[in-house]
Amino acid sequence: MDLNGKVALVTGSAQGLGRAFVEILLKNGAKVSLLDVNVPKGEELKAVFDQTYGPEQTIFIPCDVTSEVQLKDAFHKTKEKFGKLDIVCNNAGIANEQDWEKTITVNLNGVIRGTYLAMEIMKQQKEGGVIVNTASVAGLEPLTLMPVYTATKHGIIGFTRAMATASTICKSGVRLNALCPAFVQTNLLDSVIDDDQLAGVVKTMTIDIMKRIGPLNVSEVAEAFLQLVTDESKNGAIMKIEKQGGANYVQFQFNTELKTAPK
Ligand SMILES: NC(=O)C1=CN([C@@H]2O[C@H](COP(=O)(O)OP(=O)(O)OC[C@H]3O[C@@H](n4cnc5c(N)ncnc54)[C@H](O)[C@@H]3O)[C@@H](O)[C@H]2O)C=CC1
Ligand SMILES: CC/C=C\C[C@H](O)/C=C/C=C\C=C\C=C\C(=O)[C@@H](O)C/C=C\CCC(=O)O
Repeated sequence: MDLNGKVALVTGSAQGLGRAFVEILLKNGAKVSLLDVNVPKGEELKAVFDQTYGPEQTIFIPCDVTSEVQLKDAFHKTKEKFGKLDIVCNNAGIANEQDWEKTITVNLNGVIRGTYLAMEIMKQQKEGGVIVNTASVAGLEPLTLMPVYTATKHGIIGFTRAMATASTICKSGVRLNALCPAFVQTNLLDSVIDDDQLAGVVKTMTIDIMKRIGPLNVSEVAEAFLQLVTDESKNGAIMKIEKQGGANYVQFQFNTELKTAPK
C-alpha cells in the first residue's frame, strides 16, 4: 500500500509510540488526525509537525478514548476534514494496576470502540482500510506484576484476530492487525517504574529485565508498524517486536480463519 495521499487517525498520539507512528505516516506522505487526552502536548506536537510537513497535513483533536461521544466525534471530524479514512491505529493505553478499571476502559474499551468506528467508515469505502491495534508482548505472555494490563493486551489480540476473520468472511475490504512491542523507552514505562505502591518490586525486576534485553526505541517500533500498515497480504497477523530478534509474525496453535471460514 502506497501511503501517499492516504488519511490516518492515531489515538494516544501526543507522545511515545503514538507520536512515532504519526511521524512515520507523515514521512510517507499520509495526512494524519492526532487524537489525545493531553491537550497541551497534542497542540504543541501539531505545531512541531506544521513546521516540517505543513499545517494541512495534520489535525489535532482533543479526545479521551473512554468517551463514546468524543471518540465518535473525532472519527467523524477526521472524515469531514480529509474526506476519507484509510488507516486507524488504536494506540492509547495506560498501565495502572491500582486503578485497574480505568486500565480496562482505556486499553480495551477504547480499542474496541475505535475498531468499530473505523470499520463503519472503512467498509463503505471502495478502497477499504487498515486498522492496527497496539497490544504488547504482555498480550502474548503474562507480566506477573501487571495482571490487569496483561488481560487488556490479551483481549486486544483476541478481539483483533476475531474481527480480522469476520472482516474476511464479510468481504468488508478492511484489514486488521495487532502490534506487540516488548519494553519501549516511553513515559508509560517510566510511570510504572515510578509507581509508588508497585515501585519496589516492579522497579527492580523491570530495570533488571531492561538491562538484560534492552528497551526498544520508538523508531524501531514505528518501522514494524509501517510494515503492518503497508503489507496488504497479512490480514489478522499479529506482529511481535523485541530488541533482540526484531519484528516477527506470531505463529498461533489455532488458526481462527481455518476454524471459522466457510469452505
Ligand atoms: N512503552 C512500552 O514499553 C510499551 C507500550 N505499549 C503500548 O503502546 C501504547 C502507547 O504507549 P506509550 O507510547 O508507551 O505510552 P505513553 O504514556 O508515552 O503515551 C500514551 C499516550 O496516550 C495518551 N492517552 C492516555 N490515556 C488516554 C485516553 N484515555 N484517551 C486518549 N489518549 C490517552 C497519553 O496522553 C499519551 O499521549 C499503549 O497502548 C501501551 O500499552 C506496548 C508495549 C510496550
Ligand atoms: C516484555 C515486556 C512486555 C511488555 C511491555 C509492556 O507493554 C509495558 C510494561 C511496562 C512495565 C511492566 C513491568 C512489569 C514487570 C513484571 O511484571 C515482571 O514481573 C516481569 C516482567 C517481564 C517478563 C518478561 C521477561 O522476562 O522477558
